[in-house]
Amino acid sequence: MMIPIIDLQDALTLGEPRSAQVAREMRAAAMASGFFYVRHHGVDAAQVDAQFALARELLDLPLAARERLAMHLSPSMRGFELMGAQTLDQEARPDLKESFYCGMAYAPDHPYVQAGYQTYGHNQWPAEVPRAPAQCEAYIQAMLGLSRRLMQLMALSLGLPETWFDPTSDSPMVTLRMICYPAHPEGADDRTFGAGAHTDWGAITILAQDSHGGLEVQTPEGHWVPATPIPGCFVVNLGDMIPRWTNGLYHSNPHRVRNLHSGGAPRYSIPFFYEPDYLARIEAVPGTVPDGEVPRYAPCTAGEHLVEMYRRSYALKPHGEEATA
Ligand SMILES: O=C(O)CCC(=O)C(=O)O
Ligand SMILES: [Fe+2]
Repeated sequence: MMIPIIDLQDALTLGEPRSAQVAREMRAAAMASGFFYVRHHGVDAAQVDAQFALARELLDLPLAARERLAMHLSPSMRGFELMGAQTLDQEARPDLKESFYCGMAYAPDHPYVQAGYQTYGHNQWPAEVPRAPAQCEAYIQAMLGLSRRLMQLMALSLGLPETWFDPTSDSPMVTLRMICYPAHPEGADDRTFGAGAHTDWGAITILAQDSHGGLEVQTPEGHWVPATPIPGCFVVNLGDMIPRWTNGLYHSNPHRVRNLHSGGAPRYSIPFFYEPDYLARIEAVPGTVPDGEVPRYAPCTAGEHLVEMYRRSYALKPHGEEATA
C-alpha cells in the first residue's frame, strides 16, 4: 500500500471545481489506512519553516525551564512534556520524545474556559521565547482553516452537504504540538519507540515533519510502511472520532515513530490535532449505518472521548487530578 497524495489545488474553498474529485480521493484513502498527504494546501512554506525553527528553540530550552512549565501543571494539558512522560503503546516502553503543547487563545470569559473543559485556555509560555504565543496562534489559525476545509471535503466524500460538519466547529478543541525525538538508541529492543503505536484520538491530524523520516503507518493488511517526508506536503491522518462519525466506514490506523534514519540527529515534527467542539455529539452520520443494523459505536461528545484518552496515555486520574506517572 502506498499513502496517496491528494492535490488540493482548486479545491481549497467551498464550491471550487476540483472538490468532488478530491472528495473521491479522500474517500478511498479514508477507507484504506486513513492516511494521505496533501499538496497545494495553501499554507506558506515559510510559515512551516519558521514553526520548525520555533520548535527547536522551545525544545532546546534548559530542562529546568521546561520543568517549570511542565504540562501536568496546566489544567488544560499545555506546556512541556518531558522525556518518558507519555506511553502511547501500553505494551511498549515510555515514548522517547519531548514536546511542547499549546492551544488556541480562547478568551478567559469563554464559557468552555469558565467551565474548565480540558484543552480550553491556559497556555504556558516560556518568557525566554517572547514571539512564541503570537507565532503559534498564527500557525494554529492556518491549520484550523485547513482542517475545517478538510472536514468539508470529508462531508462531500460521504455524500453529505459540504457544510455538514461546520456547526461542530464553533469552539473547536485544537492542539498544536512540537515534538523532538532523540536518535533511536543503538541496540534498543523491539519495545522501544519514539512514539509507540497508537491511533490519534481526534478528528483530523495535520503533520509537518522534518526531512529525516521515521513515521510508520500500519496498513489495513497489518504491515508497517514509512510515511516518507515529501517536500511541500503535510501528512494528514484521521483520528478515532472519524470511525465513530462514519460507523467504521473510514479508518484511523495505528502509526508509530522510530528516529532511525537521521544519522544521529534529533527529529522534529509538528502535529496539529483538530477536534470538534467539546460538546459536539459524535454519532454515525446519515448513510453510514446499513438498514436494519444498529450503529457500531455509542454516541458520545467529543470532549468525553478526548479526556478519557489523555487520562489513559498519561496515567492521569479522572477529573484532572494529579498525575501518577
Ligand atoms: O512525529 C510524528 O511523525 C507523529 C506524531 C504522532 O503520531 C502524534 O503525536 O500523535
Ligand atoms: Fe499520532
